Amino acid sequence: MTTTDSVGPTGSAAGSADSAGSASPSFADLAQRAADRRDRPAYGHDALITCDRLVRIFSTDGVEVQALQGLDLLVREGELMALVGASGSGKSTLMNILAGLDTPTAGAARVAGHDLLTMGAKDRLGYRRETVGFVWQQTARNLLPYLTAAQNVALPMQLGVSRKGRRAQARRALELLELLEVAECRDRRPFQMSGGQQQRVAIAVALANDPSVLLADEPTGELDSHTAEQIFAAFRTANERLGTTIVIVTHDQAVATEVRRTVAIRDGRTSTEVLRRTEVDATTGHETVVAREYAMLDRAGRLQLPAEYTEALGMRDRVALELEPDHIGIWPDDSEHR
Ligand SMILES: Nc1ncnc2c1ncn2[C@@H]1O[C@H](COP(=O)(O)OP(=O)(O)OP(=O)(O)O)[C@@H](O)[C@H]1O
Repeated sequence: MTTTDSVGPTGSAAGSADSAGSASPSFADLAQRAADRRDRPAYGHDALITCDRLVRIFSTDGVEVQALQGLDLLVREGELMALVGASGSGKSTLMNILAGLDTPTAGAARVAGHDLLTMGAKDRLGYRRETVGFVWQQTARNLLPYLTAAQNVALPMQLGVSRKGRRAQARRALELLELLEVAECRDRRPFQMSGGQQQRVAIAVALANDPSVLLADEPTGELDSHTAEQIFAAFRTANERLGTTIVIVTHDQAVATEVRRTVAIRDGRTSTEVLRRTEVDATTGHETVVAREYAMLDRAGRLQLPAEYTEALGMRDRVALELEPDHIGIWPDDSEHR
């Protein structure tokens, strides 16, 4: 790169875009462009969960904490995905918003057609009872201690809008306990069950009203790795057999690598995403899981680079960009050596 023409994002490619733009478009061209923009489907139109530039600011004692700083996330119906991120990155804040327990400061959040910003108190209650189910890390938070497993599972059905008769409730409670392989616990109270059994019953409770989305915040955080595996298998069963869309916040690397999609949150924004797919060797039939990491590009063109990449190359403040035919090159700031 010896000429200033070819350096950086305002180099040749941007130049050619400019020259295309300077060929004074006709009124018809402008009208067509406006129509194309108008007809373009809205962001997340086909997603079950849409978070669009979501912001949540907490103010305590005059100090503001920006827990979510313009977070974008789309989750399709039927997905089973994991959210990971360092402590304080905003995962629980996001889950509380999606669960309808907290309201965002700005941005947009929609789940199964419900607008989480404008929803009134009555709709919010209905949303929490029917549209979302949640499983928390603390087993004690998920179940009522004085009810048996079957009674705990039946309770949300009694509170739900589409109330079933007592018999139908008991039948569904047992079906769910069987699906999650804890039918033997039906008449036991939480203190008579292991931590893993309690979490599986908790999943059954969360599924009682057949929600569109199941949210789980560190559901295996208090369990050993073997039990955690069983809990994860229970989520997979719910996803595959009932078609429930599931979002799991986890620190557990094993869980994070079990799902097809893992989204990382950093500083209140989605930063990277790992997608996994199974490849089958045509000759041996042997299956391997191939994982590929992607960075998230928001609609303003902002990209958050993984810290380990920028630190490895000492990138700070300013980087050099170059548009190539099939990729964009990013280099450490070299302006002082020129
Ligand atoms: N109610 C609140 N009041 C003030 N600040 C809050 C509140 N809830 C969260 N925060 C702050 O918002 C930021 C994000 O917190 P959050 O709990 O969402 O992170 P997290 O990724 O879930 O962390 P962890 O993995 O430790 O649970 C943190 O700086 C936290 O201190």
